[in-house]
Amino acid sequence: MRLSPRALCRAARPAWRESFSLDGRDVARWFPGHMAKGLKKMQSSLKLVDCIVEVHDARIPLSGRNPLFQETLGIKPHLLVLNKMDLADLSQRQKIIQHLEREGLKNVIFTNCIKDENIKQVIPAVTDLVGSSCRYHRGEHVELCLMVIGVPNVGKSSLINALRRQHLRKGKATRVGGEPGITRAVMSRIQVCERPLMFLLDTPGVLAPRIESVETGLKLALCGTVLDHLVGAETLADYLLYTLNRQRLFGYVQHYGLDAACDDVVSVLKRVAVRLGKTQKVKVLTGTGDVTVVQPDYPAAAHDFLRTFRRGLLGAVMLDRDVLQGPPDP
Ligand SMILES: Nc1nc2c(ncn2[C@@H]2O[C@H](COP(=O)(O)OP(=O)(O)OP(=O)(O)O)[C@@H](O)[C@H]2O)c(=O)[nH]1
Repeated sequence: MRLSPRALCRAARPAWRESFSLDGRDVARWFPGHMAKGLKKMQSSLKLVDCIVEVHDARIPLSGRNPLFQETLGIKPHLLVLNKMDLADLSQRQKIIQHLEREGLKNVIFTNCIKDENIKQVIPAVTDLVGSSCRYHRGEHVELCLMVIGVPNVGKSSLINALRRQHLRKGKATRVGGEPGITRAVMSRIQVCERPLMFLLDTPGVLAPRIESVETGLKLALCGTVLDHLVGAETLADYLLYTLNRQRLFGYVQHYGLDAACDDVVSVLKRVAVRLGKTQKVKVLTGTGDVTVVQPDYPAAAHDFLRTFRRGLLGAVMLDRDVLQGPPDP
């Protein structure tokens, strides 16, 4: 009889970690200082802009947004687009919305830019937000300009392309990539709609210069907003394992054919590497000199674990569950 991952977990009765230790790593260097430049450029383009569309990852709806956006660009009407809804566990959507409302964010749309879900809600929401003020300013030529902002890799360029597909039946105007930092500069205006005539400025992803906490940094990294090597793929894989276990998301057990859920990342990565057939030769210093040994390729296993999670193959996740609910149930 094949046991379900949940049954396997119950049978093994493992003790999940209550917190994640980073042993004093320097998280400040994960967040490159050059991003301040992008923010300055965005500020200088503000006079052209009627509305700010901030894109953020729906898996972290309550953390990791750049507070500088509010400080420097907060004078314009603002729409928050929580993208990658296909990867997020949104069973507590109402609670998320209430939480955001308490922070003053009243205009929120959840989207999936791969399948164009809810994309058609964006332009009417912007038109409502801007209201009649732009008609007053621009006379007969009703023409709106939006600025799309957000931390890296949340889908800003994908949103622009999705809007063009939906409203203009046109293809890609801006490059999309799986790694953070694809959009390097504030671009020229891109048309996204005919009626109303609407243009949009794509911008480079800008992270906060200082993060709220190590945990927020790890959540941002798990969502791919920071290059993996800056955090370390194995550290990140460990945080992923910690998160999945804490949230009782045991899809990885079945996906990698493990015997049971486990909270020890070395054991899990070892099994992943064996399953993938990934080994590496490592030189080990012994009393008689260097000896080459073959061992599981832990970095390759960590990358596969992260990639699989980011593709949604380990299940939808809510990384801000702790913020929403306080400490998880024992
Ligand atoms: N699953 C899923 N993936 C998405 C979605 N939207 C975008 N992506 C993927 O996320 C990655 C980043 O998308 P981009 O549009 O390049 O993100 P960006 O915010 O413009 O990135 P930067 O230029 O680095 O700031 C790409 O691999 C996209 O295919 C979505 O709704 N769901």
